[in-house]
Formats: sequence, structure tokens, C-alpha cells
Amino acid sequence: MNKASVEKKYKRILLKLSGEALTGSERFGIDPKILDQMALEIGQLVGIGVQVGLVVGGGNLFRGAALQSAGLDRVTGDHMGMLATVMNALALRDALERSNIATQVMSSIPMSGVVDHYDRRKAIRALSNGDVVIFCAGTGNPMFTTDSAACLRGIEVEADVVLKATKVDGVYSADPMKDPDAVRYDRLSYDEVLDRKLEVMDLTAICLCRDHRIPLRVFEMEKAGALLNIVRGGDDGTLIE
Ligand SMILES: Nc1ncnc2c1ncn2[C@@H]1O[C@H](COP(=O)(O)OP(=O)(O)O)[C@@H](O)[C@H]1O
Ligand SMILES: O=c1ccn([C@@H]2O[C@H](COP(=O)(O)OP(=O)(O)O)[C@@H](O)[C@H]2O)c(=O)[nH]1
Repeated sequence: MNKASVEKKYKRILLKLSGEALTGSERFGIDPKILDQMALEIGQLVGIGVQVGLVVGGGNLFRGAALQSAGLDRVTGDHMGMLATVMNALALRDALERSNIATQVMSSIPMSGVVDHYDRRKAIRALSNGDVVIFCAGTGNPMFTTDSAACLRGIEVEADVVLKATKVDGVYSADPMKDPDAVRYDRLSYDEVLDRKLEVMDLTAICLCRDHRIPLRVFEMEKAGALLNIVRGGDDGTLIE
């Protein structure tokens, strides 16, 4: 089958995977079964010629805010959080390469001998060649999140959309994990998310997407086939644009 002939809505995507999604049935760390499942789903996209950039979180290992609550200095905690995303990226690359998917890891924090340093032009070239590129170490700066890093890298590499894979199946009027009466939206404008302070993503990330007019879709990672369906034009989750 000719990859180019497969109908798809997006040619280049930036997929954000939360660190917590990697824990699967475990309480902490990385569940290898989840990695293999993700490699399978990402492989389906590569198989139809979609260019995939990935940003991976670190919340399954460390979060700066949580470390601060435990008494650590916030900036030190954020550095630990960013290093956690590098570990997740290495694990994800391993799973992708075991599935014969060519993958490059680029870190915002230089880490010679372990992963490449982020270089926008090299990233675009790798994506154009069909390699999966995993962007790790967030933005490289404390006080930010990997959601913001995903939107930033998505804008920089000129992705058609940012897809945020998460635990819930879209954006709701309130946190659906806490409020059983919360109502799910199919579509929202950036300003509606900001004005209603819908907390599914941090507001910096939403502002970046609004200012650079890149659409954003929030969807449930555990729903099998959702990712492929979205790339082919399906409407799983909530579209923010
Ligand atoms: N309005 C909302 N709509 C959807 N999810 C929301 C909303 N407000 C808060 N959330 C929460 O945001 C979480 C998604 O954020 P995510 O970044 O994947 O998780 P975390 O911040 O734990 O890493 C969901 O699990 C959900 O409980
Ligand atoms: O640009 C960034 C991105 C991440 N982090 C730190 O890395 C942690 C892990 O990232 P995040 O919480 O976004 O991961 P996720 O919730 O997606 O698993 C954060 O809590 C921050 O401490 C940071 O300091 N700067």
C-alpha cells in the first residue's frame, strides 16, 4: 500500500503523552506492556505516512511541585522532573525501536553521549524522513510543564495539530474525576478554555496554541484506535481551536 495514498487529516502531529500514562497497572514507574501498546499505536501512524513528534511527561516519576511540597527547592524539583522525562523518552525509544520504528530522542538539556541536544532544523529533517522524534526535558526551564513543551515544539516543527493523550476522554465543564455532573465538550475555542479556566492543560500551553493558531485535541489514550481515528479525521475527544 502506498503510504501517501492513505487518507489522513494530518501529515505531521505532535503527540503529548503524560508520564502517568506510562505507569499502566503499576503505581509508579513504567509498565513495559503500556510501552509496547504505545509503540503499536504510533507504528500504525508511521505506517500510513504520518510524521510523529512526541513529547513525554515525567509525572510518573517526579513532579517539581510535589517535590516542593515535600520540602525540596522548587527549581531543583523541576530539574528532577525534566530528567524524569528523559528516562521516559529512553524507555519509549527502546519500545519503538524494538518495533522497528526509527526513532530519535532530542533533549532540551544537553546530555552528551545519552541523547542528542534539541535542534529544530535537525528535528524537522528527521520528521520529514519519517523518523519518530521524541522531545524530552520539557522546555529546559523550570516552572513550565511538558504540556507547554508539547505546544512549543509543535509550533516550532510546524505540526498540523497538538494531540494531548490523557486519562479522560476530553475537556469537561469541570474536572470529571471530581465532579460527576461535569459535561464534556466536543469543541471549544482557546478563549473559552481560558475564560472558564478549564484545567485539563496549563493555561500557558493554551495561550501558545492560540497565539500561533495551532489546533489542539484532548483525547483518551486508553481508548484503543482513538489516535489512528483522529489522524484520519475522526472526532474523538475535544477539539480546541
Ligand atoms: N475541565 C477539565 N476537563 C477535563 N479534565 C480535567 C479538567 N480539569 C481538570 N482535569 C484533569 O486534568 C487531567 C489531565 O491532565 P494530565 O496532564 O493528563 O494529567 P496530570 O496533570 O495528572 O499529568 C485529567 O486527568 C483530569 O482529571
Ligand atoms: O518545561 C518543563 C517541563 C517539565 N518540568 C518539570 O518536569 C515535571 C514533569 O512534567 P509534567 O508534570 O508536565 O509531566 P506529566 O504531567 O505530563 O507526566 C514537571 O512537574 C516539572 O517539575 C519543568 O520544570 N519544565
